[in-house]
Amino acid sequence: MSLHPLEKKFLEAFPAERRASWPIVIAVSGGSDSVALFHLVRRTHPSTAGPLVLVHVNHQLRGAESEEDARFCEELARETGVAFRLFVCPVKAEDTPGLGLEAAARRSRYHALREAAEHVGARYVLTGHTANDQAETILYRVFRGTGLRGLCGIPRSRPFGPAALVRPLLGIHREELLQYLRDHNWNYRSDRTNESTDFARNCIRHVILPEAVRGVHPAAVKGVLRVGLNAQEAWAFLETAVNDAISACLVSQSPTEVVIRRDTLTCRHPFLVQQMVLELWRQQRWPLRKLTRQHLVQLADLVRQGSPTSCQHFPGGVEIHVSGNHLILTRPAGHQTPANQLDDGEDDVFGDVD
Ligand SMILES: Nc1ncnc2c1ncn2[C@@H]1O[C@H](COP(=O)(O)OP(=O)(O)OP(=O)(O)O)[C@@H](O)[C@H]1O
Repeated sequence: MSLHPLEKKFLEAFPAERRASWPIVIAVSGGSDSVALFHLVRRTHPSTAGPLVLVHVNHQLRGAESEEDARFCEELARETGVAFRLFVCPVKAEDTPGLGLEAAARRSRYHALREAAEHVGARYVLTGHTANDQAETILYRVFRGTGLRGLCGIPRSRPFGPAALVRPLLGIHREELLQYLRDHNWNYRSDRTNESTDFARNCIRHVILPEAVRGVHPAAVKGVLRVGLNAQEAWAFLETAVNDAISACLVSQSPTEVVIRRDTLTCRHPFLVQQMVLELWRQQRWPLRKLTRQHLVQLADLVRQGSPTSCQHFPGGVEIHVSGNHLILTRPAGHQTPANQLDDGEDDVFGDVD
């Protein structure tokens, strides 16, 4: 079988030798990107490698269309001889106060994908995020006032329980995938909500980026992607410094409390101290959404100056106080986020990021 040029390109991003004998979960919505991902994986999959499992999550958000998406995915798996697993995870606005439907659906989807991966013992879970998704995410975060980490965009891969979540299409543009599907006459489902400009993502996708290409620079999408790559390099550098600073100052860390030594930090740059506190916050899985730049400056001042000594209150019920050389960050047990509400998809969130 001769390979399509896009399949050759795909093999560079997700080489056959990496697939080994473990099962691989492919998350398919039925939309063009994940259907193209599915075909790219199966057509480049060595016969000796582990089995593929197509997983679809039905959130029942679009009535009969949702059911048709699920049927389409099941049929796609059946026709190609691939195992299929369906999760029905209804999402309702009233059950997700303050989160938004899209974010709630994403959260439940990641839980389902994780469960699927654990069930079959998969090493990889693949999603169909593309270069366009990357550019849209970065721009969205810019508009929301992101920090360096958020500017890095969607990570190519990250730990996902015992498996890894991998996005092998991040270097491939949506148009290339559509062409690939057209070349083979393969069907996919069109999501009506993707066409509307109701959501921020679609406004960036259908209005802002096309206008930028027309009126600002023909390579605007690539330009945004380059900003993301630059940020990734800068973040990799900063992350090492942050981890070194944490190793030097951490006294103790438990789910409810972090204690750090102040004297190892007083001579560090305030930006590094802010980033270090932010990283500890993340490690604790304390809520980041309401943590503002102002809070970070305040935190870094507390670390450096050690005053005032009275207890300071931070978002998410976190209390901070200084005791001599120690800074103590506490989040009482009543404020802990239940395990089933921890956000597994936060890093590709089209939402608030530091
Ligand atoms: N309902 C779902 N079931 C399984 N996987 C999904 C589902 N929705 C999204 N995904 C996965 O997450 C990726 C990104 O989600 P996104 O919301 O951008 O997808 P989409 O626009 O609905 O569809 P696509 O990316 O397939 O064109 C998808 O490419 C797919 O791998």
